[in-house]
Amino acid sequence: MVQIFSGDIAHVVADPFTHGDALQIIENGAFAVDEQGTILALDKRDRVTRRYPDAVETRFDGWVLPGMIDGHIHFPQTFATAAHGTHLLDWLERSVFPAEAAYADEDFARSAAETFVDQLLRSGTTTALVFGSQFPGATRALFQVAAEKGLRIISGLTLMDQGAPDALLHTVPQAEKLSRTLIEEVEKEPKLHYALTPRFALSCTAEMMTLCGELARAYDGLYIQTHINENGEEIEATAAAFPEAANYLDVYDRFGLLGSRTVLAHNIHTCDAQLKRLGETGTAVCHCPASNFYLGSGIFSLKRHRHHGVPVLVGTDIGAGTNFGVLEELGSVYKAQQMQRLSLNAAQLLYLGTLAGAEALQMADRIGNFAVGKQADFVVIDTAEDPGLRLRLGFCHNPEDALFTQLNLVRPHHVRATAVAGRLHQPRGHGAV
Ligand SMILES: O=c1[nH]c(=O)c2nc[nH]c2[nH]1
Ligand SMILES: [Zn+2]
Repeated sequence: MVQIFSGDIAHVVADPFTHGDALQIIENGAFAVDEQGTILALDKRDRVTRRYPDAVETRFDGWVLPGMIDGHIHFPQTFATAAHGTHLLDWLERSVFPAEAAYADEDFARSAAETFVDQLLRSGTTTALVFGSQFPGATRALFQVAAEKGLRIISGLTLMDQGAPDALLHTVPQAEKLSRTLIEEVEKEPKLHYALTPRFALSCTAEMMTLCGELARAYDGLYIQTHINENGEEIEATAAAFPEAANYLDVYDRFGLLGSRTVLAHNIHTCDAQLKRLGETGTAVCHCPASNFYLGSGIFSLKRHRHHGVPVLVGTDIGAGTNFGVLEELGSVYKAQQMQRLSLNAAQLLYLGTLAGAEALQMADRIGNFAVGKQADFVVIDTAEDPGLRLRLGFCHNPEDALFTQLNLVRPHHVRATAVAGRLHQPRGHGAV
């Protein structure tokens, strides 16, 4: 059975930082989707309905955008948002490690996974690169719930062998055994992928990072995720722990952890040598502005990363971040760049939340926009029940203006539906028109 989804469609078809015409808006548009969730056609609604007269149509009174792609979020911090701590290291010790220890309980972890996946879908996210729990049962529960509810995730066991309470640590042989088991389980599910997840240099010995490099070489298609250059004290402590490394990035480079399937969160306090190496190796960086503001970490320079050809995507970084959705995070992306005199437009904001994420995660052949042949992952924004925002949008001069305003003001309660591969999640029980 072919399905048709219709509404006011917006997506980017190229990189808008280099292509002025990358934004495509189709008012009263539609796309047709086959049973596998693959897009068959994208056009004005009347043309698509004429071409597929027997299709079942779901019509939305609102904007239909590609599903958001979250490049950095922590599952075991689902219930640790807005917890107090002065800066990164103090916050980790006082608020985060105790919250993460609770995931030893498998019943708790399963219900946390339900909450986590629901929160993402409810916020318009359809793909996420997720720090899993240190506990294999909890990380397995996350993969299972994501598969059941249809969310695309890349995740893996958070690996630490020092610098945290014992309950959160693995020995290197344990880490190897548990990682291999999970990698082999995940390989069987098409929407699930595995990411080796050494937490950051300070929580991993050289032996743990060596293991990550070896596993990355042993299996095809694995991702690697970790943190870098977030906070001054963290950077100083890392330099002291790895005196042989030229800089923070070089710590990871020495263990073979850089490349086009690696995503490093933050990279705020960086230098040209590190940016150059990121560009050379195709390593992506995830910008998480709400987290950076919350922890007082600093302001990320999109301009400098782009100048060095570093792929950049956007993440919520729950629990340091304060919202579950990339859609809402885009307002913080805008403000963080405004502080540095880079004024992003609607196309650039939308790109950062969608196609840029797909490109950085090597998934642009499948997701990121509504090109024919890709998967129908989308989010529907409907402001009908927000009279204030509706009125504001009435003062926009054209659809691009309205999109820009919405990308700055949208909140999860405006998300009417989310779909992954054409499978709809309607979080607030709305029926489509
Ligand atoms: O924002 C962050 N959240 C974390 O949990 C973390 N761990 C190391 N570095 C980190 N940064
Ligand atoms: Zn993080």
